Amino acid sequence: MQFKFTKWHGLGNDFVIVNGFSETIDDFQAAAIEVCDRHLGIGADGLVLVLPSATADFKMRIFNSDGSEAEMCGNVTRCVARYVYETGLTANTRITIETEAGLIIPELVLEQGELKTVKVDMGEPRLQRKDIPLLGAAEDQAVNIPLTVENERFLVTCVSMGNPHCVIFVDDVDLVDLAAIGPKIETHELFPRKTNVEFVQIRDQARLRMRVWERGAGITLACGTGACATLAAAVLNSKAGRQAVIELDGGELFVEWSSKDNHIYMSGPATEVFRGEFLKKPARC
Ligand SMILES: N[C@@H](CCC[C@H](N)C(=O)O)C(=O)O
Repeated sequence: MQFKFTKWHGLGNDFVIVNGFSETIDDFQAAAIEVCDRHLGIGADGLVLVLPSATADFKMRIFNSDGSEAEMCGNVTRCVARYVYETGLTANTRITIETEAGLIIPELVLEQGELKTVKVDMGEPRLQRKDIPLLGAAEDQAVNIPLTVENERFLVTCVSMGNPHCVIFVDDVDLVDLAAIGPKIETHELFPRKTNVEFVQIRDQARLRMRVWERGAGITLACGTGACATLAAAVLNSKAGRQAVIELDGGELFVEWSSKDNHIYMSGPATEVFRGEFLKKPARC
């Protein structure tokens, strides 16, 4: 396995991006596990392939560090938008990207030629159990419902941003043992495709602090879809207005749930770290 790559991050949520127009990878899942290994590989939360699309400017496939494929990723979307623009794959600043979760539209916001932020139209949050997915009555929402994990009872709100999220409001996120409780909720029987898990503290109506346990990746420094799901959950629980800054371990995202088109918009940075070539020799060489 040998391919050129670029390493990017969105608020410390890091990814290896591979240009699928010029590079070939036979087994994406196996490659994700090897590439993301922080000792034996490049080290990342995920592997991303940028590919041609029949319906959009580009298609992107996202693999978590455990090799599982994710339908969507907010931080990757910002990074891929900047990547395709800066590598000359497109001259457009508004880019359409096909994902497993549907069409996502990032826009590079430039001021006098300089990138200020990347704003992404993340589409509508999906709230019905069948779309998250979550066991139970298919059409029902899951807002502030009880979830029991080994005798511990949580009140959770579940939202899909193309991928599943379980949001839990707490008084102090720093007191949560995320490494212990995260994997138990991720794999709870209520979630047939597992779930990402966000613990959220309300600072005020327009500022929320969030920590995340990601499905297939564990604790990460930031999660864009998680930040969007957090705002949706906070609005559904009357804990926030429709615009808020989401404070993550890696920095801040600005998220807005538009009442005009019901879409969620997320703005934040995208940072290139380095470029290289991944060389993987057979185990015994
Ligand atoms: N960090 C991402 C989400 C990546 C995928 C997630 N782990 C899943 O399996 O759904 C983001 O910024 O949204």
